[in-house]
Amino acid sequence: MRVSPAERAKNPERYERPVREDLVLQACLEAYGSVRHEGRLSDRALDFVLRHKKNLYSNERRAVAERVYGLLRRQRTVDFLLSRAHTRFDALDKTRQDVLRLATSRVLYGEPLDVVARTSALAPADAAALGALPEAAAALEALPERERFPIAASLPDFLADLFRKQFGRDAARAAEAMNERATLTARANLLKTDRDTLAKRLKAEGVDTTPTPLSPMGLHLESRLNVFSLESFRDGFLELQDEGSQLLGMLVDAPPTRVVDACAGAGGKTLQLAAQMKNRGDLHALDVDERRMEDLKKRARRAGVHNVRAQLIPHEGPEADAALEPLKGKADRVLVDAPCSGTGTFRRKPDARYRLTPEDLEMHVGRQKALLARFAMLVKPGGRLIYGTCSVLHAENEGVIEDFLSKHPDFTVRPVAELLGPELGPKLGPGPYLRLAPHTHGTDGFFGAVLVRAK
Ligand SMILES: C[S@@+](CC[C@H](N)C(=O)[O-])C[C@H]1O[C@@H](n2cnc3c(N)ncnc32)[C@H](O)[C@@H]1O
Repeated sequence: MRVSPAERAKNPERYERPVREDLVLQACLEAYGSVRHEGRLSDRALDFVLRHKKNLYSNERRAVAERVYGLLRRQRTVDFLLSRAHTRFDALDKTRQDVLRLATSRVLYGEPLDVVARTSALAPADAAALGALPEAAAALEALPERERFPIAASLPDFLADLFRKQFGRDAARAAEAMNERATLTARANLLKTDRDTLAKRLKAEGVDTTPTPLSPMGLHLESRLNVFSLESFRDGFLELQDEGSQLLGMLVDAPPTRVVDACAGAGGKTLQLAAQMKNRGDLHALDVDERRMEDLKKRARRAGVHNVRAQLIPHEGPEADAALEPLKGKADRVLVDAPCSGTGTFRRKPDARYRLTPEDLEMHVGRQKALLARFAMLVKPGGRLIYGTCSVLHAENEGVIEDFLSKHPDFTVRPVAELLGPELGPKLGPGPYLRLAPHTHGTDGFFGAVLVRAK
């Protein structure tokens, strides 16, 4: 008999099978190995491995994802500890190293040492290293702060430096919160429902939710869940969208006239803007990425959105200018949700930090400045330009806005608290911009600025 997701959710213990550790370990090694040694993106590596392991049960799939993500979050810490706890760690072959890394990470996340040792297929010499972890941890604690912080936070040195400069005494807390598991958050599609009705609908499907504290249309979902199989999802009543992203979308406050979502991607914010516009007016969704634009169209259909015009545009040059010409000076709102370092989403993409270099960051900042200047031309007099990133770094956020304002005296900053109203505004912290981070708001890291063009 097939058990419905609702029934399973009501009685999880009854339907949870014991994890077959050998199969889980094998899948973890394949997925982690392809991220660490072959440079694949973690979500793609996991998708790929799990797609080919049809014999794994859902709790085993979850264990694979949790363990691989967990290790990626703590990779630098784990490597340091093992270099101290195992006399020959560096000389071991890759697979043996990865088996040890996975076991160490499980211990760091609080699994009992004897259980991990028993279920990790470790060679005896390697099992002894697990016992030496407390001493290795003490050695880490004893390092001078400058050396300790990047290792304990599992950040590349240059990012650790930026975090220290930017967050000061909160740097460790900021990094620690980025190493937590992210919440699973939905946005109610206000074209089809409201938050309370959606919560009831989900409850009937066996899913517990809690309202997000900041966004009025968000719900945190219990996280052990395949959202895509839910009827509420398939029928377009909800979209997965972090609460921070919802707040950035709210800054647009899109009227049902002409709005441009200039870096629309797969449409996370486009769909939210369409709902703000009540499906009326013209919402131009632009992007350079054809695959994402195709996703956007599919999602728009599911969400019942029909005021969107998706347009693939060239990256730059005269052809890009020509594509934008018809919209020049015509838009009431232009959202530039710019490509960025993604430092705000490390909770979800824990491997991204190890790829990021100072040169990448510089490249992002250059591109952000160029995109903001280009799309600013579409704003009509009196209209608004909204700039956002999912970065927590000053250079990509305030730095880009300051540069823009110094070159565009016809734009002024509109404080976000003013736009979000007296109840929500004060909860967002001081300053004229939206600045969210896991350690301050429990959301992904987001930045948002609203600039008004003079009439
Ligand atoms: C942060 S993502 C957008 C996320 C999206 N707004 C959402 O809410 O899901 C940035 C997007 O900018 C796009 N992009 C990069 N260069 C661009 C350009 N020159 N013009 C327009 N879009 C560009 C990328 O393809 C990517 O989809």
